[in-house]
Amino acid sequence: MHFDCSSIFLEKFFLNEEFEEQTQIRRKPLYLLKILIVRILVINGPNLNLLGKREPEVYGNQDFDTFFKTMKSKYLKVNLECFHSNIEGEIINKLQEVGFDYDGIILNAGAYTHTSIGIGDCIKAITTPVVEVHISNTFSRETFRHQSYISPNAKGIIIGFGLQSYELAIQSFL
Ligand SMILES: O=C1C[C@@](O)(C(=O)O)C[C@@H](O)[C@@H]1O
Repeated sequence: MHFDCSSIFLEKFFLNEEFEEQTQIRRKPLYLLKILIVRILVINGPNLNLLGKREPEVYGNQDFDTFFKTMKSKYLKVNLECFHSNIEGEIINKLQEVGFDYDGIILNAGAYTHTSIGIGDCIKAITTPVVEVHISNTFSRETFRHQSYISPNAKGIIIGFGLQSYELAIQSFL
């Protein structure tokens, strides 16, 4: 039997009991899964659900879901998940939920980047490294976008490469 060592395969192999029954292959312990799969969560903040429709001259024409599907199929060995919220507290809840287990968080906090002490404090509190991304070059825009409460505690910052900023952030964890 040929095994494609993608994250989908690995998840089935290690986590799905039916898989064991159907194939008669004994699953390996869960800790191996954790070693083999890089778990990365992309968190998008306010208005990033409007990508493709929102100010295309700044943020481009592509919607995020289409772009994200491409990333998932390109980086098969990464368990890539995505979370979006327009609400500051929900972003903090999500950071706390995954921030001690995942291998990496890619965070585009949108406008909260420039205002949220709460999100900044949370990044300091968690142990998972956070890469801050922005689609636009915030430093070539209005001065209020030059301030970031994320950057001081981020592992790194990738700004101004369009949606490719997210891909560069994924690569930074590999
Ligand atoms: O919503 C956004 C998007 C943004 O984070 C970016 O990805 O370029 C830049 C922010 O200033 C803005 O509020």
